[in-house]
Amino acid sequence: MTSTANNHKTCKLALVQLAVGADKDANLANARTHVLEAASKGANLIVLPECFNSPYGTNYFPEYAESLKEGPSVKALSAMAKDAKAYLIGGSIPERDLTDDKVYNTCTVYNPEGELIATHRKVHLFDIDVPGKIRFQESETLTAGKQLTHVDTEFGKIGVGICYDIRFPEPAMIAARKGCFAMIYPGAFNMTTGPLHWELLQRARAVDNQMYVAACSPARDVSASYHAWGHSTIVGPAGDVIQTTDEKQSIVYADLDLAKMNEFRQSIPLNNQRRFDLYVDVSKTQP
Ligand SMILES: O=C(O)CCC(=O)C(=O)O
Repeated sequence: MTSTANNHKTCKLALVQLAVGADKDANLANARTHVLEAASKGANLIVLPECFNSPYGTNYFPEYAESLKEGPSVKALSAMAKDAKAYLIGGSIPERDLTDDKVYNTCTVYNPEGELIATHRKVHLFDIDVPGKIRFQESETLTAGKQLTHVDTEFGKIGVGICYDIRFPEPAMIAARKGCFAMIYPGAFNMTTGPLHWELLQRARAVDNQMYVAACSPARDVSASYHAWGHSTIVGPAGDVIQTTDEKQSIVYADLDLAKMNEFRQSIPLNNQRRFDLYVDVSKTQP
């Protein structure tokens, strides 16, 4: 972590584009190796992909689902964050809530002491049907979360969404208005919508809100039933792609500089130019 002249901290973000298989313990061990590798390169905000401990598919979610209180993944993630001495946005895992027995697609977030500081349950379920290309109905086995998530860190506030959540501009807009400097999305787009929309949506959320946006995918496994697009990407507040990758297992790094973000916001001062006399400020309509 470094401090700039006007006292903004710069954080080094790492997106771990993990190879994910059917063995949960092996997925957790692989995540740990890569989280520690990212930390050894100076990353202090590390992100894992959507569904990093299980194959991605509606049939797998109930099978792999675990309680956040009793399951092995939260324990493993907490230890990773602590040993890495970094904030960890722990991708997502199929979560079984023991109180209602429902299954959620859940991201857990840890501080560098390994404490669980936030939980985001995917609020927009991925239910699409593109004839001849892809049909996916998360709602067959998952339940949607009921709240948006903003996490306080020593670098500033960060908004968290999961994959399909990125298609909806409002959560990013609300996060920006509530002072978040970044939206982070663990995600797993596919071979149809990946090339079409993965980068476009990140750039759209970034340019509209003049904030950092990053999305972290699993690596592509052509032997799996779901072929992830990969291409984990970090976009700057001007809507520029700062760093990206291909479909293979890798780690994508970038420095997120709040001073630069604020400079950019001053040069194109959208925040002072909004016409809330003509349209609603959605951040004021949040329950
Ligand atoms: O929005 C898309 O095209 C893909 C979304 C997705 O894969 C997901 O929500 O897991």
